[in-house]
Amino acid sequence: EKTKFEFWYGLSGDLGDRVQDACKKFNDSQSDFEILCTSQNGYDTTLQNTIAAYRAKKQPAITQIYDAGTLDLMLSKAFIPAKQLMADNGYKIDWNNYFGGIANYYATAAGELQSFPFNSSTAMFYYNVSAFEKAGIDFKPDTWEHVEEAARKLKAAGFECPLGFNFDTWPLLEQFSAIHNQPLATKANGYEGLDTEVVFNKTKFVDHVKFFKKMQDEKLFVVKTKQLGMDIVPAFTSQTCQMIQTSVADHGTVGKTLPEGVKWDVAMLPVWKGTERKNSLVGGASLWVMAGRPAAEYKGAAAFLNFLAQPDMVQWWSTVTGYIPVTKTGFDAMKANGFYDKAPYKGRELAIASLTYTPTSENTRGIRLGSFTQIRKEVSTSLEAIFMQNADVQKELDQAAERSNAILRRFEKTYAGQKLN
Ligand SMILES: O=P(O)(O)OC[C@H](O)CO
Repeated sequence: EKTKFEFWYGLSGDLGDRVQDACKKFNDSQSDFEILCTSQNGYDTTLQNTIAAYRAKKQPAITQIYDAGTLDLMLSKAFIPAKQLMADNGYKIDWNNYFGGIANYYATAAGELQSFPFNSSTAMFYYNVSAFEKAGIDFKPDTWEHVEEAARKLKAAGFECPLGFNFDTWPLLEQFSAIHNQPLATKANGYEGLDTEVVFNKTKFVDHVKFFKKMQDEKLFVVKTKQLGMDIVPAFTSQTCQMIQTSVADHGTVGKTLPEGVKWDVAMLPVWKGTERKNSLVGGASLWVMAGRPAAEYKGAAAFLNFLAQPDMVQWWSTVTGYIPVTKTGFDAMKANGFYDKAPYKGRELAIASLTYTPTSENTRGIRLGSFTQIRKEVSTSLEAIFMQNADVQKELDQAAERSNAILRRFEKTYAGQKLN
């Protein structure tokens, strides 16, 4: 009889289907285990459901937790560290095979990986090259000055939504801050202490939001959200909007969905002219093995995680999604195959170039804030007030910062005395 175990994941839509494919591949590859994979329809609900299930002793063996939930999981102690799981189950893993920048995000200060890197990403700037040509734009959207100029030309050429944006803080606030070398919070974005405070209301981010607001007032940048009927990725693939900032993870979906013959490309996120660009942040999610399951399930979990880390699986997963390969052997295999030489895959190498643009620093290592899901919500609520109700930018961001700091203080209290790493 096969040992069954559960895997909960947050991806949905096309990317969710690809997770199901990965599960099927594993189940077909062996006859000892059966992985049961269930989408929780969103990264934030996966985090919530996992924690609730753990309390009720109904947790899955493996769960997919996004970047923003990393510290919550780390401090919960509700998991089995990656290295321990593999050693306990007889697997020899070359931990150095994971890209350093990615692995560090999920490791303790001593470098011990807590979870398994799986779907790593960064944000990219997508643009419709055919529309650029029609509008007579002969430069790349590499700076925000160029993006503004491109937006004006697109508008003049009759395009209704030169740039579509939503209230996702990940590209707008988090990635923007990193590449512009701005802190999001004190104490190295939380890495150096739970007594961290957000500072996004005092950095270049404030002027950046003001710029977005001005562009929105001139109808050059247009809000596109699910609530309003269409989020930014469908807005781009339906050619409603000609520029968006979103995850490289959407690269596969965009390529499949845009009609044939439409030229498109990606660039690194733009910076303001004169900025010394820094590396962007690792996004996406990692796989955590939850504590408290029967030993037999851990054998299956280890087998599955080992299966995913094989170069051919890394290559397959990266190809069909857009996520960057998380291991050096996976990346080398793709390069050797000439994967990145072909359009539109050429653009995907830019994601790696963006992530490794400079060595990481306090402002670019990552974000290590507790309850970061709620903090993101506070910021998006303030962005919604700014862009939908014309609220004052500085005032809204100040209030969002105040509410975020209250969340951080509660988190600090919950984990008082616990070492961060
Ligand atoms: O869309 P993804 O999977 O690349 O994730 C983006 C962010 O990191 C989510 O927090």
